[in-house]
Amino acid sequence: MSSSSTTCFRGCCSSDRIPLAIVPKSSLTLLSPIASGAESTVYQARFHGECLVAKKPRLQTSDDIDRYHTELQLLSKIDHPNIIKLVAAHAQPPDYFFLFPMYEQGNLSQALHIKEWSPPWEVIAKICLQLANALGYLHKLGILHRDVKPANIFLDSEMNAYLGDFGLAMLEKDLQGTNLQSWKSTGKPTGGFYKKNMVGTLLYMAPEVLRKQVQTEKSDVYGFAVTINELATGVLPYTDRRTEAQAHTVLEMNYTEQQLTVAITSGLRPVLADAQWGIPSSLSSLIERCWNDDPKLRPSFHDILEELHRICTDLNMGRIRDVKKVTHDSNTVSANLGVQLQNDDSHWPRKAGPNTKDSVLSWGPSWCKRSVDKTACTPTISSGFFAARGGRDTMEDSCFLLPQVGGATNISLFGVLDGHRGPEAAEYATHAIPNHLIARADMGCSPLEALSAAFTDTDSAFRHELDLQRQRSKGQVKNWHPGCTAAVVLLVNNLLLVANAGDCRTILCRDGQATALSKDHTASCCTERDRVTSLGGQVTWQVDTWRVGTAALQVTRSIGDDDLKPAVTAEPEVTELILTENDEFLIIASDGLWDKISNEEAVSFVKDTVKEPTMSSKRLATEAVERGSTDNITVIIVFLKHVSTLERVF
Ligand SMILES: Nc1ncnc2c1ncn2[C@@H]1O[C@H](COP(=O)(O)OP(=O)(O)OP(=O)(O)O)[C@@H](O)[C@H]1O
Ligand SMILES: [Mn+2]
Ligand SMILES: [Mn+2]
Repeated sequence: MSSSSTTCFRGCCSSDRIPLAIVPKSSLTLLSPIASGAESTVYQARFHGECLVAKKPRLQTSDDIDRYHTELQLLSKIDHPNIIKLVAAHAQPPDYFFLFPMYEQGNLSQALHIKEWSPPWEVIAKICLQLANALGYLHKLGILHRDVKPANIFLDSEMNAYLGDFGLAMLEKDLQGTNLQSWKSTGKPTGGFYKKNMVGTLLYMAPEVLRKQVQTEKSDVYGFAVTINELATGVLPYTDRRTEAQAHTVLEMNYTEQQLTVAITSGLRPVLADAQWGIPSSLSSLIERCWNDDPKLRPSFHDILEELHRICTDLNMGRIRDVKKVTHDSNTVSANLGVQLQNDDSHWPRKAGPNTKDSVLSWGPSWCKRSVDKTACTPTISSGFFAARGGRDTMEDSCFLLPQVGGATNISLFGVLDGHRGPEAAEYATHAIPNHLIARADMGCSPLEALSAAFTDTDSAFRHELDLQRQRSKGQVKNWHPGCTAAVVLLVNNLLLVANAGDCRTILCRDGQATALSKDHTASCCTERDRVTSLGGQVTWQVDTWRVGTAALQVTRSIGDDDLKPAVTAEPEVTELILTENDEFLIIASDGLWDKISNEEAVSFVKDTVKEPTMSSKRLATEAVERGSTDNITVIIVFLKHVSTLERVF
């Protein structure tokens, strides 16, 4: 290093390790910004040829400059393997910087919610230990971090954790000296909460902080608990809760701070990471103790570390079984709204359609080649669903989500099936449609041909299966003609195909607007009515609407319904389009949703909700239930671009 000073410009910060002024200034080059928030802009930077990160705080008042110097004093004192390392600083008006190493994997929040990183239990345990070590070290120095949250934890290429952002950190003794009354009125030092849109910090703030009582090291323990719980579940705090009215407003994100504050101070906590997420009960109980409402009852980091070591030893000795991580389901949280998740005890054979086991790897590449257009934008897909039994006694909807069909990364297939006269056709088609599609692709069909044929193949195979079952029952089963409607989306690179038979519906959010990609096939549609009658079907006005045959079916296309063939055809209508940059997400849903929510409303609900496909799906389904939908409801949402669950929350 060419030149360095060990004291800052004012003389209040000093270090024998770290240069506190950058001389000459030309040794530092700021490159592109990587983050910009209320408090600072963070740049990629070059310093003496090294790739670093420069944090340039926004300093507007002399208080801000004092804060910068406090942060610098603390950072130059800290030296710990799991705390962000200050490489150099510059504190001479008008330029104030911190220089840090670049942590390649960014922050933990991005890793969890943007990259959807789902670490195995050993990695979770490692990060817990690293953070507990870092915080234990700070507390020994008498430093409170006061902003422990995933966005302030940085990850290197090996997913080691580093605690960063000392923007709110203080010596505990200085904090105690603060006149309580003065910071009650100015809102400081609770920091972010009082700034606009700083809900993010609120989620990790201890109840005593929200009550504006004095903060202790136990407030960091609380933030640590919420953070590692989020790490273990992958779920952003409170967004998954639907039973609490407060959580509901989190999703709407309009006036949440006040209500969430009240809820947290009255005991609301995020959904605990437990066995369902593969977390040993000893760790779950540690998290619970760490977010106890009473700071005195929370363990110190000394105790936390002991406990974590015990848990890790138990794990290594095989005393805790490494439970397989399961994706979280929403059964428990939906119960109070009368929403029931679709259960999986199917009455119909799981294995349906041709055996495609050996063929999946051969077919993908040929399609990919066919429809790749190098200039076009390829979607980045994230998908989720929510299924609700609604007011019905049985669940006859079914769905499938195959973001990478048979391991082909550029091919995705999603389908919603709405059964009638029994769940059998929908259950059968869930497996049969993908299998027939793959089989057709293997035969050399184009995506469009294969998709369309998947419907008709499934229909013939299902009706054949029905015949066999009827024969086996030796005439005991009569009048058994189950059927289902189906909406299926196939994505091959940037080619989007939507096949529909019946009254499920698929819409696309393009340029921010709802665009219908399918037409409802019901007897109220006169072209459909004409088609049915021309094929010998009977359409009559019954009770309140047009219906087909003695079965009084409202839909005019379906899989199954063998008593109504060929008039009620399984042949889908297929919409084909090339995705553009302006395409944001798809909604595929059964009519239980569309009976209560218009296409435009659905799009705007998704826009206003946390951008997480399962959450967004739940939001829509729950809204339909609240509006009195009595039908089964299934919603699949497919985001076509990189989304962050954070973008609406923070
Ligand atoms: N050393 C680093 N390596 C990689 N990314 C970094 C580094 N420092 C900061 N970042 C990125 O910049 C973001 C903001 O940094 P930091 O939290 O220090 O700033 P801040 O303005 O105080 O943020 P906040 O709004 O959370 O208070 C981080 O969340 C991280 O994504
Ligand atoms: Mn930060
Ligand atoms: Mn900060």
